[in-house]
Amino acid sequence: MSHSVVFEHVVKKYKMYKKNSEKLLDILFPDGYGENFYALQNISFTADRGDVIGVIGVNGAGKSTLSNLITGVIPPTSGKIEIVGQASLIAINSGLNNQLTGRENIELKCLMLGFNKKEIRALMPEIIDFADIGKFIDQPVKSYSSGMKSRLGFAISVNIDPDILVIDEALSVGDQTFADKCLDKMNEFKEKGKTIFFISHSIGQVKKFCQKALWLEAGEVKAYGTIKEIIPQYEKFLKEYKAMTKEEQRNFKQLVLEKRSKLAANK
Ligand SMILES: Nc1ncnc2c1ncn2[C@@H]1O[C@H](COP(=O)(O)OP(=O)(O)OP(=O)(O)O)[C@@H](O)[C@H]1O
Repeated sequence: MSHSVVFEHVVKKYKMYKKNSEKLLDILFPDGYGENFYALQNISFTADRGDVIGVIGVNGAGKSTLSNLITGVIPPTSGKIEIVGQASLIAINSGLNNQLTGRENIELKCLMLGFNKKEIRALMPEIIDFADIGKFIDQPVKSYSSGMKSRLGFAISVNIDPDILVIDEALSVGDQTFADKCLDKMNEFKEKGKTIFFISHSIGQVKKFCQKALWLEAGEVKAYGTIKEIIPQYEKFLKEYKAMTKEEQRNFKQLVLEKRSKLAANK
């Protein structure tokens, strides 16, 4: 099986500035300034061609940061990322320019991906048809509902035929008919042996669609394996988490936060 995505000890660190002046001090001081925060810490995993991987984890675990790293939206702070082929991100707010119309966004995204005018003209009807947003295609994206944005993003990303598809919560908005249409398209991708990362809070969708799961917890890989292995462990964790009192949950979050900042302070 050939690799399509390889992460080796990948770290994504953010600086939390309290004031704008701290940004300047961060540049001026040799050791930097401001509080560090690890969105992701020491992430290593390998995805093969044809893998459909559900990325799971509670709010703030680092799922969106991971999807932005896979698709090159943001660079890692350290570590190595190998991507074989082209990766495309579908997220609720991914890469759409709010001031431009839907049609202009299609053109822009395709141009950025290296398509020429002729290729874009050929792709355009298919994308518009898939998005199914009617007259809104010639309206600025800022007038779209979140469902419409997601549909347009989805339509562009799947129709440009990427090798790696990252779907970040995009199916959580919009109606069931569109979700079904997207699932069909994703199955098509699966059959073509492409790699899919499916980020979702819906364990049902992950179970239905994915063979593997990557469980992120507090910016680290908690577990990676088959759905059969990982989902029961994750469900057990969620059950225990939900059973905690509000106070216990707060303490848990505080400990996680401290750990994620302290790790950075030691670097
Ligand atoms: N630009 C940024 N600056 C500072 N912190 C950030 C930035 N982007 C993300 N973070 C922090 O990194 C952590 C991981 O965020 P991320 O959005 O990847 O989590 P997530 O698992 O996708 O969460 P959710 O399920 O709520 O969407 C969060 O604590 C978030 O506050």
